[in-house]
Amino acid sequence: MEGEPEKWILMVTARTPTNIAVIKYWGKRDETLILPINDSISVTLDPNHLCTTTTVSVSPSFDRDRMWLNGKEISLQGGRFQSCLREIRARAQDVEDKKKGIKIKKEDWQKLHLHIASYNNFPTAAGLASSAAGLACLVFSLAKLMNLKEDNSQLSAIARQGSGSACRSLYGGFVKWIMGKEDDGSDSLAVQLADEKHWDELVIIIAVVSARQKETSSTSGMRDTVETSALIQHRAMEVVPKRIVQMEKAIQNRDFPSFARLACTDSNQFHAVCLDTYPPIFYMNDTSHRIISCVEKWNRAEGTPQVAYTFDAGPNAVMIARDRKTASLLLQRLLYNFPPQSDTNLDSYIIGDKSILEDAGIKDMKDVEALTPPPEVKDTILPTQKSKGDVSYFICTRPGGGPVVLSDETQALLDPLIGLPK
Ligand SMILES: Nc1ncnc2c1ncn2[C@@H]1O[C@H](COP(=O)(O)OP(=O)(O)OP(=O)(O)O)[C@@H](O)[C@H]1O
Ligand SMILES: C[C@@](O)(CCOP(=O)(O)OP(=O)(O)O)CC(=O)O
Repeated sequence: MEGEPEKWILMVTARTPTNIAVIKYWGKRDETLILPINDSISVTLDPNHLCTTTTVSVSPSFDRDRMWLNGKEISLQGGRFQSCLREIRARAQDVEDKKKGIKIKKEDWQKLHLHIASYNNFPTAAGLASSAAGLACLVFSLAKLMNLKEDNSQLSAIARQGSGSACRSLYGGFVKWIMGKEDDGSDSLAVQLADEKHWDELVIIIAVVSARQKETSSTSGMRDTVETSALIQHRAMEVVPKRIVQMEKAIQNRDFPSFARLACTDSNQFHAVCLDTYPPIFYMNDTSHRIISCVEKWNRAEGTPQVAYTFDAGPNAVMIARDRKTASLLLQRLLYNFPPQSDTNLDSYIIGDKSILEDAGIKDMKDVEALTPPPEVKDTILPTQKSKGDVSYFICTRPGGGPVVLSDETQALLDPLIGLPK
């Protein structure tokens, strides 16, 4: 190690997206290495609306590894954080910053300590896959700080050990997590199927459904499913392998009807194996079911799917519309069925890409109140049957790009002089 003794701090800041699976990962064959029982496919969400930003720093003046999440110090002692840190340190390379006069030899990384600060621009642990974006960002930013030679696919195998779904956040666009065969997990990694430009008409609307903190984490839920469900083996061995092939083809051909059909049925089957778990796991609630029925009725009335829906381990709906026009029609339907509570303003009810709201011709609450029932709903829903407040808010977004390093130092979350959160 060279440079002014004890004084220098070197840091890297990166931004990483979250992702939503359209063919779900559910069930592990190895709990420690996080090896799944089937392949999965996801869409990366635009980091402009949902992302994690992480600053990682190293200095000889740090006396232990420390991490702050959304401004609050958290423990790094957990096995998953420790696996990621160990795997990255083992691959660290020599680093030189000529401007600052810093030289770190690869063996020095074993004794140097890290300070890490991370911020999610969306609610943490609310079923919006913060762990996926968070763990992917941790691994990606540390890999840049320690000058790793591995490509994003190899880094995904490290992020996987932090949280399975995190491995798919190392790429933008459409991503496949290959389950792999090896016992050591070396071939269980993510690959990009197509980048975000390949199918850029798609629009994504997320309904954040009001809910208490979820009762069953993905980790324990999938463990119980593997132990008790009779259906999960059939899903993993027979159903998913075929769907993976069909989904890859649908993405390649931008075939929306096939894409939507596969995404919806796979989400439904995932929730069916949750119900088949003993004791049963319920992630969706009444609001989730009503959203499904609203989309299904419309798709049926049009004769071909306009919108796909998918739900992870919680009640939030992720809807994928075939294009902007469809997305604005979807938003009208959603606002008709799930209007905001009287004291909520529209600006905080629809967040993200608000231009979809403009397309839908909705400027204020008066426009929401004036919405008429969509044609596929024969019997007009009485105003009392509309569910004010069942949805907390909607996020409008689209498929987006993968991790990036933020070179603008003003975006760092740690103070460059003392290495503590700004
Ligand atoms: N930015 C981050 N950096 C590092 N770890 C994070 C970050 N954000 C979240 N995590 C980790 O993920 C945990 C939350 O994961 P959890 O699975 O409970 O929620 P979620 O990922 O938001 O929801 P879901 O998995 O249902 O989509 C946090 O307690 C923390 O350990
Ligand atoms: C329903 C899912 O979102 C499950 C995600 O599970 P996690 O990746 O959160 O689980 P661990 O690997 O135990 O951390 C489906 C998916 O993202 O494929």
